[in-house]
Amino acid sequence: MRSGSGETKLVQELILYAASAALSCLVMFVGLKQLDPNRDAAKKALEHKKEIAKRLGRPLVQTNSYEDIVACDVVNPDHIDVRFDTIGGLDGIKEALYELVILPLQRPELFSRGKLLGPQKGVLLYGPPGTGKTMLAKAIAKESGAVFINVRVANLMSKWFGDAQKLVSAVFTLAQKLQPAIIFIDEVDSFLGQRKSTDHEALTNMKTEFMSLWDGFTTDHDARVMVLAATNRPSELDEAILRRLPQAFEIGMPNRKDRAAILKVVLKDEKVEDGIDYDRVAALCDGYTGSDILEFCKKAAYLPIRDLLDDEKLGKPSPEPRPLSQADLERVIATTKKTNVAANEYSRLSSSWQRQGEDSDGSHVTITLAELLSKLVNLQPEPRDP
Ligand SMILES: Nc1ncnc2c1ncn2[C@@H]1O[C@H](COP(=O)(O)OP(=O)(O)OP(=O)(O)O)[C@@H](O)[C@H]1O
Repeated sequence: MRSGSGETKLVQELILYAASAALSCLVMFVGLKQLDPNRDAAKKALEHKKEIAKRLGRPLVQTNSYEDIVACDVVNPDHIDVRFDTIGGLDGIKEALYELVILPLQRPELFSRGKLLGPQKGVLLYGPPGTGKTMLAKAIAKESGAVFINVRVANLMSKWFGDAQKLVSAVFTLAQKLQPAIIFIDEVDSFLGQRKSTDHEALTNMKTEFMSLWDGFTTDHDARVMVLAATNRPSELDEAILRRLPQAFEIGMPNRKDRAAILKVVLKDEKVEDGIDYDRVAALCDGYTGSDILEFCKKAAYLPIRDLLDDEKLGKPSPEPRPLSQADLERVIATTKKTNVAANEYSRLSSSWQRQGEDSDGSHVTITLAELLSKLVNLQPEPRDP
């Protein structure tokens, strides 16, 4: 009996010791954590990583600190709201881009046999400002499910000057980790244009690094990473760049049919009166880009509001603004100036290309690298107007 109660006491004491040891460990652990000078930084870094993983839509990808900086310019395709059908016109180009770019990213198995077929590693979109090049690039990423790495060279250069080369390398390593991926370079001429004696050494080093990493991908048949470049000044790109962009698409000024299609897309979710004659409106806005069309539609959409406010002042309040009318659109076009000064400049610079490659209705042209190079070589300065 006595020995039984002794054993119970011993067990109780052991449990007590074990519990107090566990409690001391816990207190020490919590105390040390509180004392850790890097605790806040580590917590912030962890939160930042979580945020990046969410943005990238690839939770299992491990990234280094340079890739984390590049990750701020990455757009997850699920967060892109542009699709091919939200772009008006450009039908031939959308079709060609589907076959050449989207399909190989979406269904690599179809292109994995032999060496003739493979994903495109470089595509150039060129044309006047506001014609939808950036929209197309985003839609390609959306339709192919590829992450969109929007390389903003000015950003990288100004903020991370010393580490610019490492950041360029991080663009490619991140793209490889996240593939399928599209590395988008808007205004590619300002980054990879012809070398000037005034170029800063850091920019030259970045270019060299970019080209050599790009070449690495070009020879890797399995990499589902492509460089998509856009420019308003194709004549400023040098041959070395054009050679790496084997497919070039001119996104030209929209013709009448395309302008009508853009109008329909822009006004799709608006309250408009029945029977709008889109073709007539399109005819009235000859020489407008997609961006100009968007702008005058925004102005026109304000007119029903203005009428409602005027009616209120006259003591005739309406429950809601009237639908946007054909007359609103025509009125705004009559009073709006086209903003496409840059587009005119573009067309002056590249007129000799267009004359050679233009299709029957003066719309978009798709040309091969060889044609583009020969056009560049043949490009003569335009005679000045007297
Ligand atoms: N074909 C189009 N269909 C519908 N909207 C368009 C079209 N083209 C242009 N837009 C409108 O104009 C805006 C500007 O177009 P976007 O930025 O794609 O032009 P861009 O060619 O990339 O111009 P930039 O060369 O100046 O960068 C778009 O956000 C879109 O609202």
